[in-house]
Amino acid sequence: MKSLCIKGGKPLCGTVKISGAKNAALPILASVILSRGTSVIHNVPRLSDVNIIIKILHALGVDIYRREDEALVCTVKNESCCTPPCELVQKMRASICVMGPLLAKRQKAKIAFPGGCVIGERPIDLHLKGMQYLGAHVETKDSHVELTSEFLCGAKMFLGSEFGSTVLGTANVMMAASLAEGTTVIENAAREPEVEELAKFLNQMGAKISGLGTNVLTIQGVAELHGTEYRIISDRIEAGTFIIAAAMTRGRIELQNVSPLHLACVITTLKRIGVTIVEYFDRIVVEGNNSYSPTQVCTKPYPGFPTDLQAQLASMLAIVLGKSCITEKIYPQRFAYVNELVKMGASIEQKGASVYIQGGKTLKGATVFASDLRASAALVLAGLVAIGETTIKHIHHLERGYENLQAKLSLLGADIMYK
Ligand SMILES: CC(=O)N[C@H]1[C@@H](OP(=O)(O)OP(=O)(O)OC[C@H]2O[C@@H](n3ccc(=O)[nH]c3=O)[C@H](O)[C@@H]2O)O[C@H](CO)[C@@H](O)[C@@H]1O
Ligand SMILES: C=C(OP(=O)(O)O)C(=O)O
Repeated sequence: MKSLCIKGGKPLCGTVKISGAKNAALPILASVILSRGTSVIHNVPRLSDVNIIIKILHALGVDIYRREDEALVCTVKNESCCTPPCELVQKMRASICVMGPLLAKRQKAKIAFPGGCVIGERPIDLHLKGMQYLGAHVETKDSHVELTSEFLCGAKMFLGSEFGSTVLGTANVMMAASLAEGTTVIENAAREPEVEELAKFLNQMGAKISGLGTNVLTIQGVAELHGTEYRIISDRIEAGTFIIAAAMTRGRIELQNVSPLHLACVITTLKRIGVTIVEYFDRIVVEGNNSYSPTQVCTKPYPGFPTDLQAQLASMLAIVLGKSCITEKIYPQRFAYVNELVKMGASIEQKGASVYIQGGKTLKGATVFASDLRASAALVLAGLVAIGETTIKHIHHLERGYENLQAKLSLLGADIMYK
């Protein structure tokens, strides 16, 4: 198994191009099942999660290849299979996104419970509730769920739990409702830019979705969707990770191919801590310094502070003098990185859904274990500023969501190598 070895202490300087958004690319690729004809999708990052969805789609009769210009070309060739391979579905959460399209287009979906990052409870009850509202018959078995429906019928529904809206649940219902008969209204829909992006893609394929970017989506069902050409937005979580990296290493980075608008809350939070950030149309310039202030942050659904940057922010606050606190409102147990940062000298205590950080400690290189995607990123950030050498084991998690992270960081001056 590969490890990453980092010798800390180098300020990151230079420019970095942010890749396409994983969490937009995965549902968009799944939605191709709904269409006839060929779709060409640009800016799809090379990630292990993308490879998994491609394999799932192949198994479901979709022909997909990467063109010379890196675009993915996707055509549905065979519509007979309604059962994505269980061993692939169990590898990542976003595999559940084929459920809605299979049900709507092929009248049946038999799908294992999805796997993915171990960051706490991740049920799919809201996805199933949404499909039931549309008229699907749902049978839950020990390891999988079977959904059938002769035809889906538009309905009004409220999709939410005590943690707020559901991103992939909204995506799944929106995809199914696009081919349902009549009008569907999703109240409390997720407003994440990746959901808006999926809605734009579906509309370009001929769907009739309105309310994009708001928490009420109205979907007027259509009889058929056609192929289209589309460019995926950049990854706001990758961008946020690089912003924090520049801030922590007291470097200066220009991020290219970003949407500052999607990072508004992250930028406000980091400016409050004391980081200098200048925003342009599709670029961000970050400059770190030596005088940061501690802060209190609560993760929330978009446009709030994203849970997918919670671990990385904790890593930064560990070196900011003073007491900080982060409360996790989406996944109250998403703190597997804490013990590893403590091994590196951080003073962080978890109590319930919050971590209390006594910042300003000098981090020291250690051998640490990555437990999930964003925990891995938090450890990389800590390694970049630690004294001495940090070895991060189980680094395969990183490849799920960061395209060429080691190469990008090396180009910015980090001493980081695979071992
Ligand atoms: C591939 C992808 O896009 N993943 C993102 C997506 O995951 P995902 O879409 O799985 O996350 P959700 O928005 O659905 O989850 C939000 C909360 O709702 C709960 N819930 C969700 C569904 C359900 O049926 N029942 C239920 O109770 C979850 O346990 C969680 O506490 O949004 C998360 C929240 O922004 C991000 O951390 C993930 O990176
Ligand atoms: C939790 C994440 O991904 P997933 O939902 O695919 O597990 C993430 O991107 O941080």
